[in-house]
Amino acid sequence: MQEKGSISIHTENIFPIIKKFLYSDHEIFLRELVSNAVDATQKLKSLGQLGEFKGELGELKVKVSVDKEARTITISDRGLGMTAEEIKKYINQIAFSGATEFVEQYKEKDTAAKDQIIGQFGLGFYSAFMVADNVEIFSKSYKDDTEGAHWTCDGSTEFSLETTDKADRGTDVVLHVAADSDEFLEAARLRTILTKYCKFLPIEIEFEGEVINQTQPIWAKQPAELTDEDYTKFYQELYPFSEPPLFWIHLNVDYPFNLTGILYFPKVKDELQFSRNKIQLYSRQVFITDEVKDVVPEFLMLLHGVIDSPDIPLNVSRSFLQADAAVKKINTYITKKVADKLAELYRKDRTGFEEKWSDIGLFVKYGMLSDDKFYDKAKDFVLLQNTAGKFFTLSEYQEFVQANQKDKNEQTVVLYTTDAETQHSFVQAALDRGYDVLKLDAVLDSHFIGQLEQKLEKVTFKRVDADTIGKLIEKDETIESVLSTEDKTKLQELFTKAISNPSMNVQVEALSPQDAPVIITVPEFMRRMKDMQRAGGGGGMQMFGSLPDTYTVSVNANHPVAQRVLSTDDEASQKLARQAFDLALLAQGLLKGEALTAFVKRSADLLTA
Ligand SMILES: Nc1ncnc2c1ncn2[C@@H]1O[C@H](COP(=O)(O)OP(=O)(O)OP(=O)(O)O)[C@@H](O)[C@H]1O
Repeated sequence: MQEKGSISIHTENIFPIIKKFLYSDHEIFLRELVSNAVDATQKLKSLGQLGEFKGELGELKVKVSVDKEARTITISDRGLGMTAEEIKKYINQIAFSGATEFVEQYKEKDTAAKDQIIGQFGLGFYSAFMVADNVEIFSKSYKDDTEGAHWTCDGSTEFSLETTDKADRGTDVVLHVAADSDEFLEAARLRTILTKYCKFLPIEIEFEGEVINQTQPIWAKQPAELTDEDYTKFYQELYPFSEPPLFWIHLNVDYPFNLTGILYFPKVKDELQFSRNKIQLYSRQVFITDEVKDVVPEFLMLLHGVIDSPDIPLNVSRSFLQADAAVKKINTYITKKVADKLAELYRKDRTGFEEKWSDIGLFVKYGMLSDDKFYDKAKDFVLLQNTAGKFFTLSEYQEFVQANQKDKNEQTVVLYTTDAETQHSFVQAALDRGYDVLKLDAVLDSHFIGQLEQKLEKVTFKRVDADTIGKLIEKDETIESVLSTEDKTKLQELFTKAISNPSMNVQVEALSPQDAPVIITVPEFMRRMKDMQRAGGGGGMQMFGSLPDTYTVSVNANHPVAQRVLSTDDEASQKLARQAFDLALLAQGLLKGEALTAFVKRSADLLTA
């Protein structure tokens, strides 16, 4: 039998379009053809199990080979094969109708919409024409008494189909590599492609005499069958030379969508690791991409591992993916799973959880900030750490400080430091008062504070250096000033003159004589504004223009230094005021350059005076 025919489509130029636009990555042809071979093999295995195929299955490897001289790549399987009729049906009609539909839609749309369509069609088999100018199929069906079939197509709409005396069951697809695709005749290149896409395919793939895949990756197994070593070993396979992960979640769901996978919490060393070790997306063990942006909630991109789902529409463009209902459900599911896992770790092993906190804290906070549902779960296990190193949950902490740190308006004022070293004198002052101070020095903490203030009732956060200790948490008590109003005004003038800097706002305050003579603070509100501005300040931040650094200089009216400044003559009092001010700058780590040199010199003078 020999048949020539024309593939029934209404356009002549389908291949140039496929070739140019179907996939930006031409290497994907190999993934498509090898998966077809694997599918055909698995179908035969199923038929065997169902008793519909009674013959010997024999060896079922899929073999990939390249012949550089003959310029061919061959993909052979011993799957169910196709009769001539089936080739006509599956290759000429079904596979082609996908291609036709693609071109039809493609022609009608404007350029922007074209990008949306490209890749919506799994053109599978026809992707071969991205790299080949002629494709042959030699196939023999598993069914008894069928003849082998030989199909050839040169990339036009013409094909030929004839009988062949193929002895063995299965299909050989032979690609005659086009002149512009020489790269695919290199064995090393093919090996790289196979390892990238086919590493976990469920049927053995042989290339140059070697099996290149693991047919049973651990995510496809039941968690009960696996040990911790299995999980860490697999992590090493995915990301060689990485630190062992902290812990992992085995995902396994059948309904309402199908998804398996393992997500690892990495021990994060540096940012590089985030960009390098990405989550890999598979569809029935075929690698698809590591661009999982819209499939995985953004904050979970910090995780590593594998997600495998046949329900994710893989060849679809980004914007389509975002709107896809299955993807949304998957997103929600993964978020929930991750939150549940963290809650479980917290519940079962609080100490272990605290030990890991420095690694997972960022992730948890990021999650809380970006996802309300995650916030609702994580609010029970997110941890705060105080300067003494003790950990608290949100409710534990509120409970812990509420007796001491309520202001006169019944607001609980949570004190924190972003740098316990440079803010040391303020931290110490707060601790001396019997207040507690949290360490909130991580990247996201300023945003996290904002969120907690919104979510928690009657709680405000203040950095320890936002005000003098007496005003940090405003109580009803007032300390009497030993100075008269007149003296206070004079003191303010003297200090203003000595400091002579318009961004230093001098005020005289009645503090405790034990407090420092001068204290420099940055009002919480102003500091936050500035922080936001520095961070690129979204929202209406720009309307503040470039905010100057403003400091409040509180001169302690009740400190003996105040008396001395007031009682001595002009030059000496100026020196003293300046010295007291410099000490305050020093305590804040703000004394630098010329001012520091002058301070050192003045101190030496004062020592010898
Ligand atoms: N190696 C093969 N053995 C047996 N049948 C095959 C083989 N390759 C392709 N076919 C048949 O040709 C059909 C079309 O293949 P094609 O790759 O174009 O699409 P698909 O595999 O059905 O879907 P997609 O690749 O888009 O997921 C297949 O469904 C299958 O019936």
